[in-house]
Amino acid sequence: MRIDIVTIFPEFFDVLDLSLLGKARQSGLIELGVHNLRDHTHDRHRTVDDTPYGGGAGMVMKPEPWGDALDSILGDAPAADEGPTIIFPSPAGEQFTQATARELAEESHLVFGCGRYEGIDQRVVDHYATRGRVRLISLGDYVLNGGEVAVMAMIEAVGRLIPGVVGNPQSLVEESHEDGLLEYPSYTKPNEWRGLSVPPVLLSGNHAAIAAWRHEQQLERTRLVRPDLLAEPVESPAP
Ligand SMILES: CC(C)N1CCN(Cc2ccc(Cn3ccc4ccc(-c5n[nH]c(N)c5C#N)cc43)cc2)CC1
Repeated sequence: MRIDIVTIFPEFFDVLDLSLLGKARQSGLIELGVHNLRDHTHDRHRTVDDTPYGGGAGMVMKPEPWGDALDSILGDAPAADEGPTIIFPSPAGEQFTQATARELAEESHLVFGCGRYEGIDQRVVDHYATRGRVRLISLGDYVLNGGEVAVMAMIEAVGRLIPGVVGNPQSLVEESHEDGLLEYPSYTKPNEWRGLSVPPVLLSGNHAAIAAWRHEQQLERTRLVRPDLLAEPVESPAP
């Protein structure tokens, strides 16, 4: 998979040289390009923002630098069905979930556009929707100052699903949200720690009993913490 990121804070992504994603880049499983939006300005002050039409607080990111930067990545990409998926993190976006991560992990080329200020001129989204699959994606219902933190989280969630990135693929199966439930609690040595011991079933060697206990723990945790994950989807009434 190739991943390109456009941002005014390229150094923010230096951390992607580390850990599993760093190894994935060294092994060629993931190719990463980080592009400084300011390199796509043409004025002395490398201006990327301006005041909003219609008034209002804050500044809006100008379309020209974005056009220059995204064109340099897309080249003469063919029509939408073959181009990359272009993702703009946004408070107004669809919710990023494990299902979103799984979808994006199937793509061969992802382009992330990190906005700042009050966001990016809408025409950037509208224009590139004619040249690639564009998605506005939100990390969650809270306000960040820009898209970089969201892109970091999305890259980590997507990257770990790419075959070969995580050493033991089995560990991807038994984790929260993979089966729609929260994960079961985990324990390791020592058997006794500060008066707390490991649930005896985990020491029993009875794999069926262990699996049943773990599933029950998942259900109990999910009922307590995320009952919404258990709710049956409500069928909308027939028209
Ligand atoms: C009335 C008028 C003054 N209001 C002004 C604030 N508006 C909302 C608003 C708030 C903050 C930002 C800062 N920002 C810039 C680019 C950008 C990308 C993602 C996110 C982001 N926030 N939360 C998430 N889950 C995100 C994701 N993914 C935030 C971003 C941009 C926009 C609402 C309108």
